[in-house]
Amino acid sequence: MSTGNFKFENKGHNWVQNDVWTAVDGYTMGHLHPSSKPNASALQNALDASKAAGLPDISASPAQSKFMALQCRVLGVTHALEVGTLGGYSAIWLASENPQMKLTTVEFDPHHVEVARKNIEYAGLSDRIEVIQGSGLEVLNQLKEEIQEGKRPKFGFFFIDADKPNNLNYFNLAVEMALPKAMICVDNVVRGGRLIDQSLTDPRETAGRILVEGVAKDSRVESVVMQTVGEKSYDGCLWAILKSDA
Ligand SMILES: C[S@@+](CC[C@H](N)C(=O)[O-])C[C@H]1O[C@@H](n2cnc3c(N)ncnc32)[C@H](O)[C@@H]1O
Repeated sequence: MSTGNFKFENKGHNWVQNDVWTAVDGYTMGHLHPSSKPNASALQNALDASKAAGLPDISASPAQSKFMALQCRVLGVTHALEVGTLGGYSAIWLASENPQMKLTTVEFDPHHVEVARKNIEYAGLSDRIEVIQGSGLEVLNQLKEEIQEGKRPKFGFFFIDADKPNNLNYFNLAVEMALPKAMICVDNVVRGGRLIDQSLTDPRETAGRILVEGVAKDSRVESVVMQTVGEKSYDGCLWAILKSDA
């Protein structure tokens, strides 16, 4: 299916932002996840320590992270996998909201790994969050082998948030390591609407269409893209669940 005759007017603008979106996130999270929550100081520490260590400000928003953590809770996930750790912010959300769950998270950059491990230790989650340093594709292939050899259990939730051009490769590997009814979330698919700008050829921009069109052909999953606005701008994730007979 084509994107029709839509004329993309935002070409050249890489960042769409609106103060109201940020203020609404601040208001809602201020009420629904106030600083009195048990994990609030560990989450704030992860943001502060990551900034102090020079990491880029590209972690998932608090609202998106909590939403994913609640999905894990509803699904009763016992093992989750994240690709793209950064300073461990989303990892700390997922694990701290889910005491029943172990999380494996994969990060390429050794400095990010070092910062993440410290943040995870500060959060008291080192026993439930395993940070593996390495390239996402190599590590996921290794994990797949370990699952096939019976050395690891399959995963019930995936958060794919690393190098965008590999999103479909990560998605396909995730499906092969997933339990029936597992959920897969792929971040940054909408990218301010640039998803449907056919004139963009940068692999980071075409990755979203390759993902959506690839997943559309995959009969093992049911999926949807939810557009979002908030403190992290206008974007959206692809959400998929494994069919129980996949
Ligand atoms: C958007 S950040 C992850 C944010 C994190 N999930 C959060 O919300 O707190 C993306 C991370 O993926 C890492 N990354 C990029 N390419 C990678 C690759 N090929 N394999 C593993 N990690 C990679 C980057 O170094 C960066 O730390």
